[in-house]
Amino acid sequence: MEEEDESLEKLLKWAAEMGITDSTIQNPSRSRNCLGHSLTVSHFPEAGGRGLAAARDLTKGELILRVPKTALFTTECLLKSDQKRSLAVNRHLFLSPSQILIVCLLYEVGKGKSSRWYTYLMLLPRCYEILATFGPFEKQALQVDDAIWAAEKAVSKAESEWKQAIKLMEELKLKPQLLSFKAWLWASATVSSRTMHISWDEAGCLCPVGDLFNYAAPGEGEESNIGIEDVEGWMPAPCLPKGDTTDVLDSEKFNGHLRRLTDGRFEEDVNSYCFYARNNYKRGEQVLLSYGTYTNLELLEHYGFLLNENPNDKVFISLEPGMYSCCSWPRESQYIDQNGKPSFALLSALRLWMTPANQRRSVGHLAYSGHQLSVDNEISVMKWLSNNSRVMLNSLPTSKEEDALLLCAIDKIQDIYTAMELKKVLSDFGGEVCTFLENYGVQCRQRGAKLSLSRKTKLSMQRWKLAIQWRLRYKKTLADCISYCDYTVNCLLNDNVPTGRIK
Ligand SMILES: C[S@@+](CC[C@H](N)C(=O)[O-])C[C@H]1O[C@@H](n2cnc3c(N)ncnc32)[C@H](O)[C@@H]1O
Repeated sequence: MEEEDESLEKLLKWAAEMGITDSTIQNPSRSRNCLGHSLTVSHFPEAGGRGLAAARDLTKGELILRVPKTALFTTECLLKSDQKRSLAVNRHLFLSPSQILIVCLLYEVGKGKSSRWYTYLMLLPRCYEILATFGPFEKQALQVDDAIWAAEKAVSKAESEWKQAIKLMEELKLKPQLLSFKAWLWASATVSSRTMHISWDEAGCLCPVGDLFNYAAPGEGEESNIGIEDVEGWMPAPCLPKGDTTDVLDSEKFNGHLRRLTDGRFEEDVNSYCFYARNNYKRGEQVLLSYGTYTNLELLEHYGFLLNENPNDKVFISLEPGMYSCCSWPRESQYIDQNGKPSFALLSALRLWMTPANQRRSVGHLAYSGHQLSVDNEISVMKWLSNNSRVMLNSLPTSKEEDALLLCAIDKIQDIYTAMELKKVLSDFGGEVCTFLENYGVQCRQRGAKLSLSRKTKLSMQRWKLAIQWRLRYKKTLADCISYCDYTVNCLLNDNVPTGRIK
């Protein structure tokens, strides 16, 4: 811990030398530490670990951090500073901007202390939990086919991108350990989870100190919702879903000045990445940013975490092909939201589908504008949704309750010291716990023996836990959908429901 504090102090000193500052003054005299005026580094075990806290009361819209362009880790600046690297990269321009940034990052790591970025690179996380790092056991623990498929795709994409880039890395004479797939995964997870949007490179940039802000979903915990343009300011390398503009405020209602002054973005006029408080914060509170609107699966894929309360989470329910074709809503707009309610598009598609084909044309305008078509139609829709959610839920190998117990068991295992204690957990929970421990060669033969889980096992356990948290959240959404639909059907049958409630 002391070592970490020392490295952090070095980082903040290095950052001050690079011109990074949280001072509100335009040209502050260079201090020894780049933070302290508006922000401090702190730990938030429940929301992202290391992060940034308000060093004083902050007001929404205030400038809180400035990172000059010269301090940004971009492909452009790395190629400019190193002709050998630039010539080699120019022979491999078929690689994507992200692949090139990943290679540049590994190359810079290989320079060790002679890298201008050494102090910054030393403080990057050593390991990540993004989907591409999931092993076969953790992938299967997701249980839901779409999620397993997303994890498999993430792993195979990372692997094929690494293979495509190997020749360039060999030409750059990277050390063998930096040529490995493990090193590639580390660098690509760094790029995926820490880069910010810049207009001149679609790979984005690494932004020292600015990348210490943890995430809050847009809209969550804010005084007012933010618009899509606010979200774009902090765009990580993976594409920001641009379709969701439901939060965009009426521009007349929104103070234009304030709109510009939220979140983070590169500002040409000051040639710096600027971060603004998107909320009022009390001293000591964690200052959070939105990286974009992501479902939990997308958060896992790109950032290696998920939110128990995620207003952007979605559960997709499989519809018959005819259901998709009976309306013009895109598939991605037809989902169950995290509190169990069908999305506007799903509801209107189901209302149309439940209408006899020869009558659909005449009621189309009502369905598309979100109206209930008839009580019978609404009951059929709700029953269909409830039954299908139940079928999906029952097809999964474990229940919500079992998953919740399993999460407790994992917490217990993480605190276990002896093989005896482990035996106790195994006898209580068995099943998946046994399979995990067997997979990682953890044994509990000697009664009093001290149990030592390897670093690799602990990391896998962390990923396994994320997979279970993900599937549990998924099941809760389906269960909430069943309750919502059953409640609505009951109300409709009893004919005492206010119409607003159904919509
Ligand atoms: C841009 S970095 C933020 C700083 C990071 N905590 C650090 O120590 O360097 C993004 C990473 O922080 C973590 N993170 C950010 N927000 C989080 C949240 N709300 N809950 C859990 N982890 C979060 C995730 O590991 C994510 O990949």
